Amino acid sequence: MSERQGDIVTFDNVGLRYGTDPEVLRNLSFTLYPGSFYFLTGASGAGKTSLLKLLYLSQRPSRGAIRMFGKDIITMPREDLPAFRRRLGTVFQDFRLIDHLSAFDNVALPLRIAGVREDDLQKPVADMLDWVGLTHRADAVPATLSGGEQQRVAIARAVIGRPELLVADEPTGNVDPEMALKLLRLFEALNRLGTTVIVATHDVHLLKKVPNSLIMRLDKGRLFDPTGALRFPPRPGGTPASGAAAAATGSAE
Ligand SMILES: Nc1ncnc2c1ncn2[C@@H]1O[C@H](COP(=O)(O)OP(=O)(O)OP(=O)(O)O)[C@@H](O)[C@H]1O
Repeated sequence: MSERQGDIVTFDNVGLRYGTDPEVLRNLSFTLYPGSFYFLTGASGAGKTSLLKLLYLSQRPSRGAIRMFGKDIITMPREDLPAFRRRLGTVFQDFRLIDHLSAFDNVALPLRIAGVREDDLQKPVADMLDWVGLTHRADAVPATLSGGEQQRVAIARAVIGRPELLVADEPTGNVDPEMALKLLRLFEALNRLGTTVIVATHDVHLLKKVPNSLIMRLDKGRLFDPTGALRFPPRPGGTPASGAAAAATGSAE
């Protein structure tokens, strides 16, 4: 696969198996282009989380090549991984909040790791908690938060550092439709600031809510490209016309 300057991620014939089981991801070749917004869809067990694990570098592929931010991540020394991960924002399906830290401190974590001064992080963290509707829970530790509240803290933590790539696994699975829409708007706002976004979801209704999104559909470990989005770089200021709506209904496949 040829590499274009500035591509966020390229997969070239990637396969993944767990142990000696059959491959759960097969022959994945695609490019994520800077500044685009992707939805990753597919039935339960299709391999969405497995693909995201490859993207947030918690899993190495069994075969094939992956380049991220212009670097081959398969041959990259392990000690380089932490710095690399800081360029990613990740929303895990199981949230992975730090148990003994308050909601505020969980959200502040990426900024503290990045060396932002305490005076400078108070307002952005407070604003982010306000956006996700959790100002009144800022001092609460995760065990005392509902599932939906934990999910919102996890999202706030993932986006606050304005990562280059946001990887979100079912980020609206535990919230009501109104909050789901609000969180999508947050992802869109981040996307407009230049972050490439990939959101895994079962919820086909969500796809229609982001008009310029591109669709990746997994079926039994194989990737389908209903909008042609993965073969061609998106046009500046827009994406292939039929986009989300067609993919949501399967009409373009
Ligand atoms: N750690 C693991 N060890 C062995 N098999 C695994 C592991 N993780 C996932 N699998 C298997 O890989 C396949 C894909 O799972 P994955 O979680 O990636 O799918 P998914 O599309 O994210 O599903 P869901 O929507 O239910 O979260 C499934 O058959 C699953 O049982």
